[in-house]
Amino acid sequence: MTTFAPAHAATPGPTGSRGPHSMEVRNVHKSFGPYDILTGMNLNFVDDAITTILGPSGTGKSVLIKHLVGLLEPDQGEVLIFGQDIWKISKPERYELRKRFGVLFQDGALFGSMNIFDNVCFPLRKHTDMHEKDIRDLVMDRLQEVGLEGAAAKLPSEVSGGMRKRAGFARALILDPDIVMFDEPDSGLDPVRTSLLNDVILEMHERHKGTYMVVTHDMATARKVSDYIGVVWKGKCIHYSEADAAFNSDNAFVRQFLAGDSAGPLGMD
Ligand SMILES: Nc1ncnc2c1ncn2[C@@H]1O[C@H](COP(=O)(O)OP(=O)(O)OP(=O)(O)O)[C@@H](O)[C@H]1O
Repeated sequence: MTTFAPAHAATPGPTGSRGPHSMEVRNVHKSFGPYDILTGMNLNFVDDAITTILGPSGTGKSVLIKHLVGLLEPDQGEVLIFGQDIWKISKPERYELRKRFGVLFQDGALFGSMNIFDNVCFPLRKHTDMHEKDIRDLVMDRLQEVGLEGAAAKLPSEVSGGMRKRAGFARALILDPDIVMFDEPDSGLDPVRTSLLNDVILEMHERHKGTYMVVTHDMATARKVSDYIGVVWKGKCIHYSEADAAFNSDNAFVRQFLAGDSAGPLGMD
């Protein structure tokens, strides 16, 4: 278990001898105007595992995702993807690297004017020269895996929020990414749909493997899907450990946050 330590020094991971970690953040700082958002973030994601990132609102979790996918450049520090500092490689190389990511944004980020099928095959048409028949087979496979084979012809506005998320997930997986990120996959879903989506996350991880990062406020989601848990507070990762160890942590802040207690070191500031 690692508590209050730079994660990159302490979490070798089960495949540590295999090479560089898929995702590593070293001493990253980021400010917007006078506001210091990331304040020396260190995080070393365990490969081929599901890591859930928890932390209070406004503490920099989405900003962290944007750094990991190369949408934001750190003021200081390094973001390493498969050992490469993404800001020390060329733009075309960064573009190539991004294809190894699948990202599920909060609302699924589907194109409203395209049906579910066209949304899911969009990355294939954009980034590959696959034949239409192979595209169709692959997209229908993915849609079936997420339980949407009957909804391929529907527009996003014609399906439920949970179905939109599953469609976003199918699209995030379509290029067979090594890394998949979920920004609050459960937002706006009722507990049953959240639980069903979590089942799909676990099944897809089991089937396709990869390093998954899930950002959520939902402790039921964290308990269900996490192999590892990272806790972020005031722009730093203050805890990273196996999920059981996090839920049994004796650190006052981690305990308070994971238990959702009002009493403890975490206040409203
Ligand atoms: N592009 C930006 N310009 C200015 N401020 C920003 C920008 N992006 C994020 N912020 C600020 O950074 C802080 C952290 O935002 P972020 O969205 O990462 O929080 P979060 O931990 O994901 O919160 P939540 O759990 O509520 O989604 C917020 O105060 C936000 O307003």
